[in-house]
Amino acid sequence: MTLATVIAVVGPSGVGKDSVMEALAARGDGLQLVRRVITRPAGEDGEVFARATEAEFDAGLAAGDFLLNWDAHGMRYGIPAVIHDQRRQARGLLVNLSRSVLVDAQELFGDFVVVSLTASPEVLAARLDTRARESVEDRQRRLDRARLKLPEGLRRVIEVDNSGALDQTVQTILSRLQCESA
Ligand SMILES: Nc1ncnc2c1ncn2[C@@H]1O[C@H](COP(=O)(O)OP(=O)(O)O)[C@@H](O)[C@H]1O
Ligand SMILES: O=P(O)(O)OC[C@H]1O[C@H](OP(=O)(O)OP(=O)(O)O)[C@H](O)[C@@H]1O
Repeated sequence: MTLATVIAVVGPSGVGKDSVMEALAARGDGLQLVRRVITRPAGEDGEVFARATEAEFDAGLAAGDFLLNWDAHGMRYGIPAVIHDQRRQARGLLVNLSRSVLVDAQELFGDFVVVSLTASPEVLAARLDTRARESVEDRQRRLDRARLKLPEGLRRVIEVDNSGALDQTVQTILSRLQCESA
């Protein structure tokens, strides 16, 4: 049985990860979104995700519900183990991961590619302002984290500048993914 390639979309806050993933999934050619579990406060929305309380997240961890988990921005994030089933149905799974878990993810998924999105600090700041999801302090903390580098040891990385139009980014990713699998 063929398992879907897992496509991790990573990059600094505001670079456009969720926008790019949604645009790729909306094309209807077999790329599906992974729904993360997040202890995000009520009122802060964005991507489609499953909201958990701290206690629910702890219970999920104890029950082995997560393949990967990490902390960032004062929240906890989990990738549900049920994506093993989703991998049997899709051509590719799009997942928004922390740069800190990429090496573990590569080991776990095997068929794994990283799409690393970039944009200048000015573009990031402007995008976070447009999105207007976080408080001023959280916005600054996100911008400070933008310098984080990709870890060593990743086998397949596609770096794409998302400073320009979203459509252009999507086309570039699709053609680079096609080259990868050819
Ligand atoms: N290529 C683009 N051009 C213009 N605006 C964009 C582009 N990509 C994303 N955005 C906007 O930037 C903001 C942050 O995007 P988002 O997808 O939430 O980023 P991330 O998930 O990386 O934090 C949103 O308001 C989104 O609509
Ligand atoms: O370790 P890093 O690579 O810096 O990533 C830290 C976190 O930031 C993003 O979260 P989220 O999507 O909630 O925030 P964002 O939309 O502001 O990027 C990403 O999905 C990680 O969960």
